[in-house]
Amino acid sequence: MIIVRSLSKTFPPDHRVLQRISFQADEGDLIALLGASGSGKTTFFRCLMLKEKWDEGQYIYDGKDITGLNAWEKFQLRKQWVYLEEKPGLNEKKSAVKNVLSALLFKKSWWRFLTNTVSEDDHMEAMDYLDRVGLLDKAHEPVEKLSGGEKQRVAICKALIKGARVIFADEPVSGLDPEAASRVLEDLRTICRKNKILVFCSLHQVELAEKFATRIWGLSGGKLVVDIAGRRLTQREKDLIFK
Ligand SMILES: Nc1ncnc2c1ncn2[C@@H]1O[C@H](COP(=O)(O)OP(=O)(O)OP(=O)(O)O)[C@@H](O)[C@H]1O
Repeated sequence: MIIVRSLSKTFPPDHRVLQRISFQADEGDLIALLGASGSGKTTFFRCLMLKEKWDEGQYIYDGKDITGLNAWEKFQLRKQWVYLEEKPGLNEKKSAVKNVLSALLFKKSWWRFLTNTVSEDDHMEAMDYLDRVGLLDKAHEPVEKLSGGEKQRVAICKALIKGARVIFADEPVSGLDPEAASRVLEDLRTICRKNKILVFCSLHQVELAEKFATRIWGLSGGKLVVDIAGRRLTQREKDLIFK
């Protein structure tokens, strides 16, 4: 699904954050990206979302070379990509289901857009996604009343209804207790498999990566120093990433 060859990124004047990174990633993968603070995880995601200019490298997406797209083509492509942050950008006053449906704003027909109404099908789809992440009973609660983990799961539903094909989850479970963090990652893993979505997820907790990821990458010194199938990391691998 994604093939990257020799991605490098430098911030002026000469801070080289990513150095000739190459990889292939496929739909259905949940890739946990581990790295010390400042190792370049967010920059890496921003480069893959074409929000940062690359110094060099080739980017193949769905078999098509997208290295040199113009602004309009990038805009079109980004509709398939969703960025999930530590603090999900939800409207706290609106209900969970309304937040999920807000992802359809630009997909609605013009008259639904003007009258701010949703079709029965869209409503059912939003409820279905909330059901999948165990939030059906909270669908009509204002988001401000939900816990951090529940908010993150609403954000996942938003990504799904938008039709995301790639999710970049940037430390989505920072600040959550272990149980809530596990639930969010479990949901990400399930949707990744069922909906054939590719999920990149940066994490600080090695144990969560070991438990939920199908692949674990370690970023250090601007390079992917570890690329393994999801399993327990050896001490040597941990040292390589966090040295
Ligand atoms: N726009 C920018 N201009 C200059 N330097 C930047 C910019 N964005 C990031 N950097 C630098 O690039 C390096 C990597 O930052 P990045 O935020 O990608 O790391 P990270 O691994 O996500 O960190 P954390 O785990 O703390 O969130 C840091 O040294 C940071 O200061």
